[in-house]
Amino acid sequence: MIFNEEVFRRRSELGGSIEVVCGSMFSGKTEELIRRLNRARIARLKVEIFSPKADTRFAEDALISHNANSIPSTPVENASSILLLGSDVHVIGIDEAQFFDDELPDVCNILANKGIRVIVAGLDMDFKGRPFGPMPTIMAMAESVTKLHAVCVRCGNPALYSYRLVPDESRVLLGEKESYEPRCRICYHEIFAQ
Ligand SMILES: Nc1ncnc2c1ncn2[C@@H]1O[C@H](COP(=O)(O)OP(=O)(O)O)[C@@H](O)[C@H]1O
Ligand SMILES: Cc1cn([C@H]2C[C@H](O)[C@@H](COP(=O)(O)O)O2)c(=O)[nH]c1=O
Ligand SMILES: [Zn+2]
Repeated sequence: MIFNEEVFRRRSELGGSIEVVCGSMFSGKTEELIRRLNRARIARLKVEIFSPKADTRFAEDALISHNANSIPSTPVENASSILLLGSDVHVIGIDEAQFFDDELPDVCNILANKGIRVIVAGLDMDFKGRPFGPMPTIMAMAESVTKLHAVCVRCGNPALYSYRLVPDESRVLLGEKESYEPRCRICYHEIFAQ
């Protein structure tokens, strides 16, 4: 087969994929997303990064990890905006995906089917341990799912839950260490607590 430009174009059209990076708060999702996107940039690929406008904890125009690593990002109102803004790139990163609407899985699929590598980072579970927003659907559709763990602040074991420290029952409550701590299964359920 002659490996000409047309073949190359068709191969990249068919080469899209969905990767998910999930886990509890402080598990390193944003750092891992930044690492993958930086490598894509080093490979001279065109990269765009999106986050939900609702998440305004840090800067509006950057993803910033708990460890102060950062990368510029575009805040968007809803998932379909990603389709409009991200069609002409090789790699798309999406952070805090749990806050997006139910269109996000379809948006990821459309982009991946166009040949784009889509990397989605987000909380797999809310503070009650329930699957969070569009995350479980995207995980089911993805080529690869990486589940990260924080360190349980109570015992040092791998933590999969984000334990909420404040008495607020609403699902969405932005915050950090003042409001949440990562805990393992035993410490989350306080199984050995008196
Ligand atoms: N209990 C903890 N377990 C693991 N990392 C922690 C913990 N507390 C603070 N950190 C810091 O959080 C960083 C991960 O931050 P980040 O990538 O923003 O996580 P996430 O996006 O999953 O919330 C770690 O590299 C570490 O410096
Ligand atoms: C568990 C849980 C978390 N949140 C919020 C708290 C933070 O603002 C983000 C998660 O950020 P991170 O990058 O993963 O550390 O989500 C929430 O609103 N509801 C929850 O149940
Ligand atoms: Zn523990």
